[in-house]
Amino acid sequence: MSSPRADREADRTDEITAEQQYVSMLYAKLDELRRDTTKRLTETLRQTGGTPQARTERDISTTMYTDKLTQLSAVEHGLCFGRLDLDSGEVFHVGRLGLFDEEDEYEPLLIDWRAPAARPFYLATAAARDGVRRRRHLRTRWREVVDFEDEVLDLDAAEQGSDLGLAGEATLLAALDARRTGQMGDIVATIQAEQDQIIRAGMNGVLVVQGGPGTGKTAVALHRAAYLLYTFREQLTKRGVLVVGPNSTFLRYIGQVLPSLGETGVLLSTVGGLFPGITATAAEPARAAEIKGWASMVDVLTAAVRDRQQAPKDHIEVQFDREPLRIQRRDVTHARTRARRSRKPHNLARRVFLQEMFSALTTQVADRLGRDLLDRRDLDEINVELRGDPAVVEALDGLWPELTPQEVLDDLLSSPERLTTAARKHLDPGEREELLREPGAEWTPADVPLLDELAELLGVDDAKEREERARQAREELAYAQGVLHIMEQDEEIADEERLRVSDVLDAELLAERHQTRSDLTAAERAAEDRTWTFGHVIVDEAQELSEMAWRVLMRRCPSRSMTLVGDIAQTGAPGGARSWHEVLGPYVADRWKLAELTVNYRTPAEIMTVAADVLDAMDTELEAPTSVRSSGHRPWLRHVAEERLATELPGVVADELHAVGDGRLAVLLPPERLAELGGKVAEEVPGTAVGTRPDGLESPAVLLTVEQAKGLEFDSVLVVDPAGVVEESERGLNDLYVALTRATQRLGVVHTGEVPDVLGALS
Ligand SMILES: Nc1ncnc2c1ncn2[C@@H]1O[C@H](COP(=O)(O)OP(=O)(O)OP(=O)(O)O)[C@@H](O)[C@H]1O
Repeated sequence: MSSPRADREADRTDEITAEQQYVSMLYAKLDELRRDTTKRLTETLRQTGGTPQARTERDISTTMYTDKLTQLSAVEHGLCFGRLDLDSGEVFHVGRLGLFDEEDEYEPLLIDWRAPAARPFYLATAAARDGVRRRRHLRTRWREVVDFEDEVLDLDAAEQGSDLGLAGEATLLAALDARRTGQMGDIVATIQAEQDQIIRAGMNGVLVVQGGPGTGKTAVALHRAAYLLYTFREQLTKRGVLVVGPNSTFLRYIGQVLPSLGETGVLLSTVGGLFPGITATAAEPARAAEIKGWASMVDVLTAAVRDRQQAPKDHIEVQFDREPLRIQRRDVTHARTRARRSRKPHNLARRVFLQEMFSALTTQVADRLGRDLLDRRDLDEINVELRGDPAVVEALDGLWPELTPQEVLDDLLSSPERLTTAARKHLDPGEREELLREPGAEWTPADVPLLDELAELLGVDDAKEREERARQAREELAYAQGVLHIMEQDEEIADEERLRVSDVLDAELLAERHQTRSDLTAAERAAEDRTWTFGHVIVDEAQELSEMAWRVLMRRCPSRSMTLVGDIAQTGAPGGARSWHEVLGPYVADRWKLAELTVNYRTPAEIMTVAADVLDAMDTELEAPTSVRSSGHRPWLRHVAEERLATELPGVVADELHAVGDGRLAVLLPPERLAELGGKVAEEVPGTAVGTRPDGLESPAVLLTVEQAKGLEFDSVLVVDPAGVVEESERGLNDLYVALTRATQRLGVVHTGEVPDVLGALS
């Protein structure tokens, strides 16, 4: 007779076998779709020549099949991760994309995690079952089902459930305990209810997601992008989604999440990357960057542009028609006033200025020739001659030149006189001094919002090009309507339900694609166009942005369809946010929604206890999030005498690296310590990278400043010189809080002097 335990084991094995059969069937379906799409793509690519219309059709098909193929490749890992058994007897499998049975009236075989039908997988609880009897989490390795976890949603379970109301607790904890790879992964299989509410919130308006460290803000932000693209595909494919992160290391860290969800139409950028044609990566003193972020820089830049609209002290004399011609101060100030009153940007108002000036100069020439003898046509001729006269044009150009943002900013920051004139009322002499630099200096990230602001103040006189573009656009649209019509009549494509042309394209989009390069996504086009406005903007680590940076983002999103995620308690930038009200007030008053995340999925309870003391010491109402698990590793503290730090640190790092096994270690130091000790540690401890080298995060150990580690996580973290971190800036406590909360398993603190009071729990 078999034992009850053996029976349970046998049942479990049977269940796994049954799930395996289903999952294998799904993979077979996926393979079939891939083969089919590859075949169509190859056929399309093989065709050459033909009429322009045939080429357009091919371009569209190529883009469509390539996108499809990218999506089908992305879902290979963990294709199906869940199953719902409903009271009605129905059973659904949930996964990374939707699969249907064409031979059985398109019965769903797999529900896309973003589809409404999948929602109970994330939301149903024993207390609010939403028709769900059982939720099953499948664990797969490659294509093999290795285990499952069942949650039977009945009232008994409601009473036993954990305080945090976690769904699929064992699966979640297994995911959280996994070794980190240096690249963020997706969380589709284990999204929790409070996160799901945010991911699926409506797209309109500004949603702020405030949450402590490790609460999944970044994960939620990225899954929200994928959800919005799925749900509002048509709208967002045209305008694109922008995800803004604090620096390029962070963008590399999160870079794989959206592709793994099959989404490629998202532009990931820092604010510094949003000015096409400019690479703004040079370093500068923190104080200079801070000042550049102040809202008062708008007035400084406005004054700098006005300063380029000159009037002569008395007059300028030029030769015209072999006679002297006087450009009089009186005429210039009059023309300048008219031009400024036009309220147009500088380069567009220039037309008004020139018109006024040429008309004044025409009068002067006419007076000289005897005005009574001249008629309208003569006057027009004089005007035209003046406009074509190089000496006159050059003199007027000097008074109201056509300018680029780069010229104005470079001139402003490298000229004490210009800076004093523009900033006298807004910055004190010490602050102005901070901004001064060599002419032609490389651009820094904090320059970008200034360049963007200047681009607005200056404008581009592109009336002729715009007219031409509008004409072309009209033609392209008419043409595209024709192409679509013909394509829809093409039986082969119209029959292909999954890829019916009109499902994914409309004439406007088609025309846009045809006008530009047909293989560019909206995100790619947006990256090349400063004036592009996005369908939705997501900002991560939003607390770090300066006032000037917010102006750039608001310009990129006039619809204010935005998701801002961050943590006021982690603000490190001196010009960063102290409250969300302060940040958003100027743009949407109090018309924004707040959502909060309260559970910490990263930092184990042992470490969070230490970090919570630091949070308490800050002047904030915010509460530390609750850790979802313990790691069993007690954080440790070690004293090393200042003079021995350089010799002993490599040994401490090597020991910790050994302890963390095949995991990742981060050593976080104040910036000057990094410069002083980084090289030595890297030399003595193999596998150690310093700073934000592109492959740094994938090395077994990496030495970083706290600022560089913002938003990242590691299996183990070593904080060196916590007192130095605290003293570094007025937001030093925030920085220490960030540093302590980067670890998923282990934390060590190495101090040289006194231990800061806030770390009392460690000693
Ligand atoms: N529902 C979940 N299932 C599995 N892992 C999760 C879940 N939510 C968050 N995580 C994991 O927790 C870690 C922290 O998430 P994330 O980096 O998004 O937090 P954060 O709030 O942005 O943190 P910080 O503010 O400290 O940068 C990540 O490894 C993430 O994958």
